[in-house]
Amino acid sequence: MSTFLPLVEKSSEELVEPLLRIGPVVVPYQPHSSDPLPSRTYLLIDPNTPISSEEILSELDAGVEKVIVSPKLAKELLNHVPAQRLALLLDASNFSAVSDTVRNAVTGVILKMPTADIDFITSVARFFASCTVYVLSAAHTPPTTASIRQLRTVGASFVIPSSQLTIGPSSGSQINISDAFTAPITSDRKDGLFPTVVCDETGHSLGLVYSSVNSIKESIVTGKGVYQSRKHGLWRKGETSGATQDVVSIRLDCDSDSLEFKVVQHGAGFCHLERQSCFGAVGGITALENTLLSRLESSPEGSYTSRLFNDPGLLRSKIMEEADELCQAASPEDIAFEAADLFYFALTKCVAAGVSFADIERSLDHKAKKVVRRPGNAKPQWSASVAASSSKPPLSSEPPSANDEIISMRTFDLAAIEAEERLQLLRRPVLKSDEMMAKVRPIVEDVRIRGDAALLELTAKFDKVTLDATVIFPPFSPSSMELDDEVRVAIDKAYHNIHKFHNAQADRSTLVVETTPGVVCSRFARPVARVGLYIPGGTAILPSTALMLGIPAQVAGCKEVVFATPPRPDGSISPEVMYVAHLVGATAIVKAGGAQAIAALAYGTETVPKVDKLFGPGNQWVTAAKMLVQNDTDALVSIDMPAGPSEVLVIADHTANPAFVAADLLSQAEHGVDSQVVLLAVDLPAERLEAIEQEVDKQAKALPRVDIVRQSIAKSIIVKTTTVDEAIEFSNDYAPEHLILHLENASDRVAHIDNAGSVFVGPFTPESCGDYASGTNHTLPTNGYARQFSGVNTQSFQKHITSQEITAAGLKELGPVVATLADCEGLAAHANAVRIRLREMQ
Ligand SMILES: NC(=O)c1ccc[n+]([C@@H]2O[C@H](COP(=O)([O-])OP(=O)(O)OC[C@H]3O[C@@H](n4cnc5c(N)ncnc54)[C@H](O)[C@@H]3O)[C@@H](O)[C@H]2O)c1
Ligand SMILES: N[C@H](CO)Cc1c[nH]c[nH+]1
Repeated sequence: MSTFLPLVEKSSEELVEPLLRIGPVVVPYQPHSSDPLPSRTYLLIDPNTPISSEEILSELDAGVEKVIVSPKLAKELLNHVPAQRLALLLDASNFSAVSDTVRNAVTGVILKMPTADIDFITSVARFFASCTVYVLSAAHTPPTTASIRQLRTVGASFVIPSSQLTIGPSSGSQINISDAFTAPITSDRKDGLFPTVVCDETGHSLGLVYSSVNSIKESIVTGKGVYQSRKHGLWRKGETSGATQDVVSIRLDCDSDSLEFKVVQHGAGFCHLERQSCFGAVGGITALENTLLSRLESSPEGSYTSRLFNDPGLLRSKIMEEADELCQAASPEDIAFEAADLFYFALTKCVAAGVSFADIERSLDHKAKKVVRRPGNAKPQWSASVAASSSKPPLSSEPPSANDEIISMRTFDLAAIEAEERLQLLRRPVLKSDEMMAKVRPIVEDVRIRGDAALLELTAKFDKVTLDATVIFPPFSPSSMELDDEVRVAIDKAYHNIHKFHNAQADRSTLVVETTPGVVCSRFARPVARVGLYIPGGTAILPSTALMLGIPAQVAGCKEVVFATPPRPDGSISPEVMYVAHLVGATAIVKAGGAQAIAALAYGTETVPKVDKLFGPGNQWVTAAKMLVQNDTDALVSIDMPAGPSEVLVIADHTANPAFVAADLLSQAEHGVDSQVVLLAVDLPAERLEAIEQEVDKQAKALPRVDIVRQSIAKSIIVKTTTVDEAIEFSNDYAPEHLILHLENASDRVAHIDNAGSVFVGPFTPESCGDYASGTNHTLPTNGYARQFSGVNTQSFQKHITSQEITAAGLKELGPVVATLADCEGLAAHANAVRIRLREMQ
């Protein structure tokens, strides 16, 4: 509650600024006036002034804090204006005629009365129990500080016309505004000073100081931070250091014995140690704003923020990207994470434009004052794109979305683009590996430290399944593997083909080479003893991945084969995966998914067996966890490869069937929203390319996972090339996980492929065959890693040991060479191990 409310008349403009530092001001409504109203205004509407409800609402929308109106007008407004924005103007004589409805719809009453009669005011205050009562007396002299104090004891304040206020000394006809403001202050200190909290515009505390009536008076009038030093008298902040302050507001606390100064701090900061705050570093948005401001002032070489300041296009894209990610985030942790990213980029834009966080807060406060509600619908371009990118990936049982927007890829012409743009096209949609690592680390740590208890809790949290135990061991019950005959036969056939191809890959023979007479070197393979196989199960259950990982493990002879896969909502594992586990001889199945499953396999828990090598694809959580644990030497675990979202690159020439091409592209686009598919169109006439695009749109819309496809196709590209060689060169640079050749004489082109996970040759080789049943493995390097990694194969489950045996004659021949090289490296013990034998033989 304000100590008093000033009623500002036209002639008193010089008082407005000091008055606004200590509270709102009452301004009489002037019809047709175009003068801007002060920022904190209570608009007093005389009952005789004509004004409509709509005009009042627009004044409130424009930022007026409260309107003070007659009971009649209040009745018209009460359904449109919140009570805290509405006050009544009443004659003392008729206050009790106010209806209950009106009384409950306001929070303030301005009581006009001849003189301030305290008993009468007390009964009015009781009648309007939930309102602040202000007294506008008809007296020609101002209230005294004593009467201001007295009125406060019954919870009321004076409205004082500005003609009775002054910034000069108080007199019989005028009261100094500081005297009026400080009238109710009491000090419980011996020195009579008032503890004063100083904070910045956003409310962060800068320090604690003391004020006196004199220092307050000077601050109110000058608008500068002035306090009372307990040793040195009046303390004009910054007078010597230059760290001055502009006062934004001064408030009394609830029991009028301390103050809050809100200031704009200049210079090195408030603290004498040249820090912003005496209480140490600030965090959060204020810290971010400070960092951004200092980057703007002097950008360190290579600073990402300065790159953003200098590249509005990049900043714009990042804001859009982060906004989209925030919309997609679902868990409270993800939402906080993505919102923080968005705030960072948004504040970067503001700081670059000279907009402070306090400006943003002012704008928020201003918007909060709007009383006329708008429908709040999104602009057409946004409502359309939001519909196109529904954040929830549908399960396969969900009906296709009814959205009619065309599902299309972006098209580029290799002949028309610069080298830099070609490089961009070779990149995958951005995967934020650093951010994922930060999110995954606590999950992995939790499982490492707390084992099964953490695993069960995380499964309940992320997979919404409460389990008693996580691991199941063979023999698996027949009921857990019950399948349709058709599915069983299909799995058996796929098992046969994959087994046949992977069996042929096994390295079973020993390589023996005599490098020098009497020096025989050999190499032989051994299985990795304990392997962990991750079978994804988030948006689709993938028994095919169980086959692709389980079969080579079985062929290689791994002793422990531990499956991990997310449980279904009822806590069980799909019968298809159970059946494959049985076929490949899995030794345990961990019912867990995501990063927590990877951590359990890497470190082991009370019930989950620890493994030596991890295999399998998965979403970002799985991939990040695999990367994390392989870098922890304590885990002593390796991984198959850095895997990522599925992808395909199709090279198509005039012989390609548009429907086949589209179907192949969509077969990978349906995997997940991060998947990317690429079409290289070799010298295709426009109508041929259009036919492919139409097929993509038509076939996509008929898919149950169309909402996923919309998002992955939006990240996908068509690149027009002139020749097949150009297309193959682009493909080798892109290094796709899957490469499909819809080309004339396709098999002749395979010799030119240098980088790809797996190649599918000719019109009748859909990639799906490799995914399920032809025999090749579908766990393949993505994200360009086909440049240096092979897909999973039998030898991924084997490691090689070398051995050698040297005869005495062989050592006589080789020994001097070894001793010379050891001497050369200064490793005498190495040389000695040879010479000691050579001497023995002499
Ligand atoms: N490259 C290949 O060989 C290949 C093969 C098959 C599948 N894939 C890819 O595997 C991926 C499968 O992903 P998926 O999501 O369907 O299944 P998934 O099993 O990989 O992930 C599901 C798990 O992720 C965890 N998770 C999900 N959201 C989380 C969150 N917000 N916080 C913490 N944990 C969370 C949950 O524990 C859940 O069990 C797809 O990207 C697909 O393209 C790749
Ligand atoms: N295409 C995926 C490999 O990127 C594997 C898969 C599983 N099921 C269907 N396809």
